[in-house]
Amino acid sequence: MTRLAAILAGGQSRRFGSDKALAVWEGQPLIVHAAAVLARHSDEVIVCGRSESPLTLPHLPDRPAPGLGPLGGLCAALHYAAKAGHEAVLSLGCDMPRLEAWLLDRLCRPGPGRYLIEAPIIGCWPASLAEPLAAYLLEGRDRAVRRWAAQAGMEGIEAGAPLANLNTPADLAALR
Ligand SMILES: Nc1nc2c(ncn2[C@@H]2O[C@H](COP(=O)(O)OP(=O)(O)OP(=O)(O)O)[C@@H](O)[C@H]2O)c(=O)[nH]1
Repeated sequence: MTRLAAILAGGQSRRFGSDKALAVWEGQPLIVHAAAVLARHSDEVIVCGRSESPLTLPHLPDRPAPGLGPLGGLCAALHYAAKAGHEAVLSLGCDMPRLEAWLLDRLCRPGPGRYLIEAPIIGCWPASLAEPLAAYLLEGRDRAVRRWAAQAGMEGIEAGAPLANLNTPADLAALR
């Protein structure tokens, strides 16, 4: 019973104005912080949605095609997990460097797949969702993570604490 962790690190960073995964906070790019957090909650970490970063980890293109948003990154991670024999995928963006470890622990408890209602790209998903998610995306259905997760029978849980989500340089400055 092993767990894969996936950093969802594609997207456009339009509001940030430059690649936010590489923005520096406390001396390290945000994507490096995400990898450090996830390494403590998983057996293997990968990056989805970009071909390179400062991390020497596997980098996967989104599936079944680029441009489908975070669900494309999650779909790539679920397929990688299913092939590698991981039971579940813990997903995180690179824009929440202050996420508390206890929240990830809650998501990863035994039971159904779970996601954070306030930030649904953060979740722990059964690897068995790989094919159903690919089929869902190929049908051209709604790309909102929350709506897919709800219709896939995942449990939404409330973080119950403010989540510092970095969308703009001002958000990052406020965190410093
Ligand atoms: N793999 C993957 N990750 C994505 C994709 N879109 C967004 N993300 C990641 O999801 C997290 C939240 O992204 P957003 O801030 O909603 O979107 P964004 O495109 O990065 O930024 P905006 O252009 O300002 O909306 C970040 O960690 C992104 O890197 C995508 O298409 N593929």
